[in-house]
Amino acid sequence: MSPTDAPADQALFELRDHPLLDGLNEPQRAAVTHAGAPLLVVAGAGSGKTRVLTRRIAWLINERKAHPGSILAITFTNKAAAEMKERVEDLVGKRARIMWVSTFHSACVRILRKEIDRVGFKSNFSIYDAADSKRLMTLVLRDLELDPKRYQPNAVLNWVSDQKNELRDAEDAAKEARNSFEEAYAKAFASYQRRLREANALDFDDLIMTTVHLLQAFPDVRENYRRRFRHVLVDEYQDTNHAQYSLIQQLCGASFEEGHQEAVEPSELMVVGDADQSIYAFRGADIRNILDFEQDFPDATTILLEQNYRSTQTILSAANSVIGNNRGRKPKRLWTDAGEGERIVGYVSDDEHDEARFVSEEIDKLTDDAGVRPADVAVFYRTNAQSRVFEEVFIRTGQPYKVVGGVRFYERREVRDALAYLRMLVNTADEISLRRVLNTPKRGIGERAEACIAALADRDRITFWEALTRAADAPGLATRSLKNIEAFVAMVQELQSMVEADERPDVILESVLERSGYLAELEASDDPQDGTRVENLAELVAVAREFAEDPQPGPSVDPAEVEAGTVAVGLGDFLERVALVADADQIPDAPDGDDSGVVTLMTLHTAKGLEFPVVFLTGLEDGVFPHQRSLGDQPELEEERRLAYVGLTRAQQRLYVSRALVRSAWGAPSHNPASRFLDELPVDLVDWRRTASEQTRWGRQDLSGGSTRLAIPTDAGRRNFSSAALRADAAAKAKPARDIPSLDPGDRVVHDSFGMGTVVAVEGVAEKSVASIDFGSEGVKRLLLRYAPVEKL
Ligand SMILES: Nc1ncnc2c1ncn2[C@@H]1O[C@H](COP(=O)(O)OP(=O)(O)OP(=O)(O)O)[C@@H](O)[C@H]1O
Ligand SMILES: [Mg+2]
Repeated sequence: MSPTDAPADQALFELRDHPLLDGLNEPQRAAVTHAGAPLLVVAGAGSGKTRVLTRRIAWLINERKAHPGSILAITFTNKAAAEMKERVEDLVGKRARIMWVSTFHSACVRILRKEIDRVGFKSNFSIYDAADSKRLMTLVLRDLELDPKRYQPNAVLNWVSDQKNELRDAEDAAKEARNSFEEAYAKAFASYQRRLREANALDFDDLIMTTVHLLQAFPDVRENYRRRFRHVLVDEYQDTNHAQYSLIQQLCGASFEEGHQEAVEPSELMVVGDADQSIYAFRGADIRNILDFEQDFPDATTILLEQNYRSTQTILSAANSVIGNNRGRKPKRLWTDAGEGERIVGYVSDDEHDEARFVSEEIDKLTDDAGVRPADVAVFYRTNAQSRVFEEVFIRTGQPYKVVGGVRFYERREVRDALAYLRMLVNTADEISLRRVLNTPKRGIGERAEACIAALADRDRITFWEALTRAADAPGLATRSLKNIEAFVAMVQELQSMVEADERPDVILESVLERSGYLAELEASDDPQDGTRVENLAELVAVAREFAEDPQPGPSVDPAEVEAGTVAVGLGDFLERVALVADADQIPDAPDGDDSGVVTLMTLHTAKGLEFPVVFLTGLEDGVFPHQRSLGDQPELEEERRLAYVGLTRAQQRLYVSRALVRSAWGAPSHNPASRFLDELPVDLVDWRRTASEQTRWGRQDLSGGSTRLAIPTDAGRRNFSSAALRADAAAKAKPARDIPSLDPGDRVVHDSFGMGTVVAVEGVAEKSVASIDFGSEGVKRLLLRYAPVEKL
């Protein structure tokens, strides 16, 4: 029992008119004002769980006089965290700024940057994302001489991830291996961990696992955080995995840890969630965490919320009817007084193009006749690849849109290369990053030379970087390679001195791009894709500049220190920010804050927690949604159904469901039957605009008539209308790093490497201006003028 524990009923009675309880129903108020024992709020979608959690934070600060620094709130995405923080600030003012509102990963990074030296890492550790991890695992499997057909890096990594989510290290995994296959996996796991450690790097799962191990192993660290975080609140609790669950236990001092005499009293814990919305089992999320809460915390209080404030009765009934087909769930009585609302609209299309056209036309009608703004509309699909067709139609019709997830900016090759440069500058032990850029662009350090250096590093038990600095000792290294390596080392050291001097991240990045020759190589290329790459790099510079001009410390920096003004914001913070950008965070905001003209496209997974007045749920076909993989597997099918429930319950007023009779996947058309989830919708709630039988009558004609397929590459589309364009816009607004020559067609110029040339064309303005210049025998080059060493004659 906490000393602050007060009789809740009485508090409620006295505070009924409190402004922080405005617009809350009785059980919501009870949750906000609850004090003491662990609190579980379980409730269906749209019942105000997130709202309650946010209000509770404000309540803790204002009424319970909790210090904002003593509050830790966990959300599922960085964006959700930012919104929650903003909301609390609105309610209680600026002092809320020093709270920790973050994702599990960000909170762990913060703790680790302070404490990780205890477990033998340096505090400037790198964070490996999926692609880095895959690269490292590929090296590991090669070293272990495992047959790449039988042991695929991704499969091994998934297995390793499962182990880590269960908090099993390589040793545990080896002990528990049941067959030779798993033994090999465990070996790869051990070797992978060893190499991560050598690189002073952690992968995503390590962030959580290492924090848990650290808190378990060092009582003083644990007590320190427990003393600090007197209140822990977790949103979307149904999607926590075992490791995250243990983290919460460690941080709160869970009451069931019998036999442990802890110096610090347990913190107050509040978790909110909905078992029906658990959609991350494939990442180890465990529904039992929510189902067993009362067993795990015997003195827990549970509050149920039953009124939905988001959707119409029609939408709610549809969602309830679908989820009702899952077995072994606790039935819920979710109701709304929003009225029946519009019927659900169903549409059977000829193919995916026709489906996209239907969606687009319907959006036009809604915006013309029904007072809907494009920003009110979301289009959901099961897999990222499905966005392409919608993008094509939106580009053609000029409907601005944004894609959440998909081919992500930070996953593009050139962006990854640039970031690898930055990362190895900050952490030279980061071998994966270092080797990635060693010969990129080509500078005469080939695979043989790299192998000689690796051998030297092995022999002398030094890092790859140290071996590079001592390349002269490497047996068998050709003189020419040695020279090239020495030049590379000199360049890196020079760039490092900028990092040490706390130069701005954008300035360092620009130097990297120029000094490394990376940009020059792209600019010299005739491949039009390289032109795009140059633009993407310009955008990355713009992102770094924005960061430098509005310095926000990386997640590892305690907001309290920022308030105190004691933190320098540097390259490390920038990299951290970039590393922790998760899929769901790719919701770009318009630069001027006016997003009202933009339709949102996203996968169902990223839609969690959000709401939109109008929702299109597309691709409802067995084999697409539910996903092919789940068709023969009951638990997986139930997870797909929960995903459908998430999708349906995002809609506030209008819901559309659609499917295509023929869909091309990997170029081959497939005829998929209707999704079983469509059959699970109550018949009388759906108004079928077009059915399968009508399609056979009209379909052919439609196909030949209107379905012109566009050859617009997806990338170009994204650049036009989505996040990249917004970033580019920011780039255009930012101050140029140097004077951009103003050129017109016909102007004569001189370029440092290509010599004299004549301008053929100029596109774009300011930072984005690109000139096509004819350099005679060197050919015509497309150059980004901001960078190109061009002078007007
Ligand atoms: N008591 C209330 N009165 C009016 N509106 C409310 C009330 N409670 C919540 N809402 C509104 O209902 C909507 C859904 O609330 P919220 O997003 O908090 O639900 P949730 O339970 O977190 O949903 P999900 O399960 O999808 O995460 C929001 O627009 C919220 O502002
Ligand atoms: Mg919510």
